[in-house]
Amino acid sequence: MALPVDHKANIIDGKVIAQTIRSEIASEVSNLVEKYGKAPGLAVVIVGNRKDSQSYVSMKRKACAEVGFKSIDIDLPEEVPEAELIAKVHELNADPNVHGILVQLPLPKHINEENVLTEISIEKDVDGFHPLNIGKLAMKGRDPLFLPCTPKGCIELLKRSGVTIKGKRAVVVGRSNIVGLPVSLLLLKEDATVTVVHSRTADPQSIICEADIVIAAAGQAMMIKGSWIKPGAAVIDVGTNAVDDPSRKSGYRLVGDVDFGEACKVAGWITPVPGGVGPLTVAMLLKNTLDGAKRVIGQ
Ligand SMILES: Nc1nc2c(c(=O)[nH]1)N[C@@H](CN(C=O)c1ccc(C(=O)N[C@@H](CCC(=O)O)C(=O)O)cc1)CN2
Repeated sequence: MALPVDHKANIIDGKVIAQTIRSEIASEVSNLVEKYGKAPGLAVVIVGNRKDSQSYVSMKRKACAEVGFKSIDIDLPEEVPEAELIAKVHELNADPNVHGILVQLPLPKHINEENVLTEISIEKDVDGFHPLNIGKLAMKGRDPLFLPCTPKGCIELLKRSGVTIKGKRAVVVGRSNIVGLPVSLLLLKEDATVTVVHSRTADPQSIICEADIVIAAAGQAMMIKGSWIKPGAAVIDVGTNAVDDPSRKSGYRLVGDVDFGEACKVAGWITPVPGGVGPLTVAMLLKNTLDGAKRVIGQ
């Protein structure tokens, strides 16, 4: 497909889409409260003082307040033993005011993440990381109770931007448990033809350049060049990489896995970083919690 020389991709504004979703959730919450006198409750658990995790957790707690959820804040010290964290998860599993449990990742090195995530009740696994939920995602004809937030956000961005997924060629770059793997399974469920490219793939460019939909989740700043993108493709950039920028007060700025400036001249749709997928991660967490609460409240 030949593009006009002044072609510019449609920028998918994640902030605006997330805000629309948050308003939809807020209005459902106020209906729930009016009808049953009960609001959804989300337990937000953080271990240690990682700056990035603290900032994500504070976004999540603020978002809860904004839509009318009760957030149950659990802050544990870096050195908390794994058994103590698991005991806390069991306590939250048993609490009827808690409809969703989120344990912020990554956890400190001495804690085995899988041991903790497996202990979250699947009915409250609003992050969708429980092996049973992921297993159902991988099975044809089975639906997990919850989908992982970032992958679900990628699909939501495509759908709300009018991008057709069914029958399209999708290439996912990266195979992490949080994004690459689950988003490839979700795209399959949406009837795309899916290829996963990863660090051991020879010549990723030759595969990416055939994609109608690219989901970039490799964690490598600007690795995907404009010349790798098929004209008119939809590009969802999940990368959040800090690069040095002495012109900024912070000394850095965030960039995606895609060279945005170049890709804009070729793609049909593209998400910016920041302001693309990130805000959807939080919006999808709220949506999962609302769905979990609706299964329980009023029954
Ligand atoms: N338990 C979980 N842990 C982690 C998850 C997750 O889904 N569940 N995902 C990531 C981090 N994350 C949420 O936890 C997250 C990442 C980024 C954003 C976001 O809105 N980013 C902004 C930029 C923010 C900035 O300026 O620093 C954007 O892209 O516009 C929200 C949530 C790992 N851990």
